[in-house]
Amino acid sequence: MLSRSVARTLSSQSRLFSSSATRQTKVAVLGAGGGIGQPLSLLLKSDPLVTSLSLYDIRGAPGVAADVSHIDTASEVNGYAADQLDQALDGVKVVVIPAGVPRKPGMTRDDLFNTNASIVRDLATAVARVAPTAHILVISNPVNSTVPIVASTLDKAGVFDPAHLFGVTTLDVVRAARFLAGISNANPRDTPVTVIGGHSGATIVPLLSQSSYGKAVTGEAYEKIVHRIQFGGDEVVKAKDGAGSATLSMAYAGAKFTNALLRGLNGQKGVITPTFVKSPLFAAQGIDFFSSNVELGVNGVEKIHPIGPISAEEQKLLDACLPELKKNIEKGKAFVA
Ligand SMILES: NC(=O)C1=CN([C@@H]2O[C@H](COP(=O)(O)OP(=O)(O)OC[C@H]3O[C@@H](n4cnc5c(N)ncnc54)[C@H](O)[C@@H]3O)[C@@H](O)[C@H]2O)C=CC1
Ligand SMILES: O=C([O-])CC(=O)C(=O)O
Repeated sequence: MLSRSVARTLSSQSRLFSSSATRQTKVAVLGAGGGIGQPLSLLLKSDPLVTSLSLYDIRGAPGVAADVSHIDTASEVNGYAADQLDQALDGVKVVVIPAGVPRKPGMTRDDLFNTNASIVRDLATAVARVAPTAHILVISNPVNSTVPIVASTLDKAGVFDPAHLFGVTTLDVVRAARFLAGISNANPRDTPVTVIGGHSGATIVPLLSQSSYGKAVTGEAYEKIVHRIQFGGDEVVKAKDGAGSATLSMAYAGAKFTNALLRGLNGQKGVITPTFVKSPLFAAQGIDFFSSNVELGVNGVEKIHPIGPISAEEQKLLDACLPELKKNIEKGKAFVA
């Protein structure tokens, strides 16, 4: 039996650990049973910054949780069934949302709006109620509309904090680096590209001129790589031939962004990556969500960086992006209003 003084020491130690914000990061995945949700849960289980993983879906999450929970990393994993959303959200600091239907060939992301808008709204309503200070990472498409839907839903509930809401556009950044490396015979580690705007076709604006490798790409090669970055999602939808859209590369991108946010929340300085947030950059033109480089910190969004110098071609891309993005954002807001 433990002596009283040893028991007291152990209990004060456990209080010490549980009060440490950097050690206790509970992350929930809503849509954990899906094509993105499953590999994303796997990757988050491997992230040492995640101490507890809460997996929710209307189907299949307890099975995914049982499976992933056998992996020999320190975090604990729990799975929740359809009627256990509130339990799944209890005490979470970060909520990642890949719930919703994916595209089939011939569809645009906006064609998903009718189904996914209400899924995302209902999940955001639950987050507002159970975990109102959580950071929310939206993967569900159309991101240009689902992020404003989440914002308006939280706003209606009186808990919207713009520093805590992120549309995950990391897959565009991942693709841009990979495609640029491919045509430059370089390692993607050396070919990062800032991608701004939104997350669909013409609203995706890669700033190749800001990259030393990127500015060397001109003429037809430039047109081709821009098109490939903007329509990389279509490439996967076509290749999967009716079986859905990007899941594995998206899980990688989702885990990468979640890790960046957790590093920022834990106090690491200089964590900067593009993400779709409530932004002042084009607010004067009625576009109040925009993706640009954002510094992530202890409060979430720490600083929204300006887009910086861009080429004449990029200005044209931006001019094409803005009206479409504005429509997508307004559609999301109108859905909640
Ligand atoms: N932001 C981005 O870059 C990307 C976004 N996406 C989007 O991610 C979403 C998910 O894609 P996949 O995983 O391939 O689809 P999927 O159909 O394989 O999985 C979606 C999961 O969401 C679940 N779900 C549906 N309603 C739910 C609810 N109310 N609560 C909790 N879970 C719910 C389903 O049961 C399913 O397990 C799609 O909207 C897709 O367009 C996909 C790739 C990239
Ligand atoms: O293309 C889709 O529908 C899924 C997606 O957002 C992407 O792969 O970028």
